[in-house]
Formats: sequence, structure tokens, C-alpha cells
Amino acid sequence: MKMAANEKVIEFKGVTKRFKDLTAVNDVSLDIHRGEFIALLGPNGAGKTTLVEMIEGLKQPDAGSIRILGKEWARDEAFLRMRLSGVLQETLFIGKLRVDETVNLFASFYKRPRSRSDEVLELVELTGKRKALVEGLSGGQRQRLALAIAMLNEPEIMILDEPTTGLDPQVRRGTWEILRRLNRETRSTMILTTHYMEEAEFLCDRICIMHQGRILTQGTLDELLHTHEPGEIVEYRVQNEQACVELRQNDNVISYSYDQVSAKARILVHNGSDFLFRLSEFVRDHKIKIDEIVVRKKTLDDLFLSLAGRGFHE
Ligand SMILES: Nc1ncnc2c1ncn2[C@@H]1O[C@H](COP(=O)(O)OP(=O)(O)OP(=O)(O)O)[C@@H](O)[C@H]1O
Repeated sequence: MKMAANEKVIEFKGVTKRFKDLTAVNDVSLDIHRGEFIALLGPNGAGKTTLVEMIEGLKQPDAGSIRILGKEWARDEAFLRMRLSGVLQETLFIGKLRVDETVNLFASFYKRPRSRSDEVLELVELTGKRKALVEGLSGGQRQRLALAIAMLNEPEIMILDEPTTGLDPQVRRGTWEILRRLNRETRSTMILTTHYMEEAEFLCDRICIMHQGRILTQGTLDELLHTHEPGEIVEYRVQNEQACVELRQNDNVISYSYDQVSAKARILVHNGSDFLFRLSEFVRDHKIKIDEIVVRKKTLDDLFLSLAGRGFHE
């Protein structure tokens, strides 16, 4: 069934999920559109997995409604099962099977021809490993195999639950490239949960930050960075932090933090170059030694830190 480009494929209305006294997802309303790549970010226990498990039909809400492709799990399980698939943090495979045998096995469950197995291996750049035993694959290759299997059925919606956790940075980046290309080429709607800010920054059109079961804020990266706090970040290393207290009492300063371990000050300011000028005067006049000075634009990490400061640990 072809649908309009801006069509809502997932609609959460006032969804709540409780485990005894604990409210894991609290009155969440959220629309996700076709082809969108959306990230759910948040600290441990924020409710991200519970939310995606409700999308996957693994958990039922206690209140509110969830419509997926206009259907509901309770009534249209067979329809939805064919159109959704997921990649988890880790997938169990049979180690003694070869890569192509593994994909063919899953293809037979979905009644897909062998040519589709070849296609998905190509999509995730595993063609060269077709004859390798699964037990000999690296972590990144195993994740790509899981992705290939998830793609077999040409899913309209894909759930990626921390798909790159535990992978080294280079392999993680390679996986991002593949995910981004898949999203563009297949127009599959992708929902990613992650702890990596840069993963959400790199991949996603929209980012939802969750905390204690609620969506604290959401938007494109630009919207999040500009709506929540204007300004730039100045960072520097200083051992004698107490001598710099006066610097904070400046109209230019929005917020200040100091990390004892790295001896780094991190200051959010309205204007980075004005602050740098003031900083250089100050350290010269007070004979304070600072180094590793950086002025930079804000990142999602900074937003997360400031939301954490204001709300996460209240
Ligand atoms: N089956 C369950 N029974 C009881 N409590 C649960 C269950 N599943 C999740 N919870 C609780 O619900 C809350 C939300 O958990 P959830 O796994 O959705 O968070 P998360 O944001 O995915 O966290 P993480 O980043 O650590 O994976 C947590 O407090 C968790 O302990």
C-alpha cells in the first residue's frame, strides 16, 4: 500500500506504561512520519526501550492509544509483524552457520527468494563475508548481519535499539554510514535509541530527549540547540580554579561548570570572542596559568549536560 509522503506512520496519544508503582512511560504523545529517522535519547531508565517495545508490540500500554500504519497490535498483529523489524544491541546467531546460510534461513521464514538474501548482504556490505562462519564475525559485522536480516522483508518501520553499543568508534561510524544510506534509499522509517549524542546528531532528522518516562524536549538538532540555550562554549584547563571565580560574574556568562578530574572549566557564554578577550586580560592581570583554550559551537552533548544539570538529577 503506497501512502502520502508526510503520512504519520506512528501515533502515540497519551501513552502510559507502568510496572507496579513505577511509571516507565508517562503520558507520551508523539507522531512519527514516513521516512523519518528519529532518535530517542535519555539517561538510563528514561523509558526509551519501553517506548520502542510498545511500538514493536512486545508490551501493551496501560493507558492511551498507539496506532502504527493506521493499525493496532491487538487487532492487526499479522499485518504489523510483516512491516516492522528491529535490530537489538546484540543478536544471537548460530555460530556454526555461514553468513549466507543464516540469511537464507530467515529469508525462508519470510518466504523471500534467495536473491533477496544476496541483495541485503550487498546493502550492508557483507557480500565478501558470504561464506564466513558467523562465529568468526567481528562485533560490527554481526550487527551488519542483524541489519541485513532486519531488511529482508523491506520493513516500513525499523527499530534500532542501541545498535552500535560496544562497537569501536571506527566500526560505529561505518555502521552509521550504512544506516544513513539505508534510510535514504529505502525510505524506511527508523527509530533509534542511543546513548551516543553524536550518533543521534549524525543520523537523525529529529531527536526526542526522554527523562523519567516523558519527552522532555524534541526537535531537529538546530531547533534543540537554538531554542534551549543560545551561545557558545569556552573551555580551558586551569589548576587554580578558585582564582577564576570572578570570571563567572560577567554578563556574558550563561552557565559555568568545572570538572575537578580534568581540571577543565566549561563556560556557556553569549559571545565567545568577547569572553576570550576578557579571559586573556584576566589571566594576565592575575598571573593565572591556563591552557587548552577552545571556543566552539554547542553540540547535543552540551544540551544534554545542561538539561541534566537542570532536570535529570532533580
Ligand atoms: N519488565 C520490567 N519490569 C519492571 N520494571 C521495568 C521493566 N522494564 C523496564 N522497567 C523499568 O522501567 C524504567 C524504564 O526502563 P527502560 O528500559 O524503558 O529505560 P531506558 O531509557 O531504555 O534505559 P537504558 O538506557 O538503561 O536502556 C526503568 O526504571 C526500568 O527499571
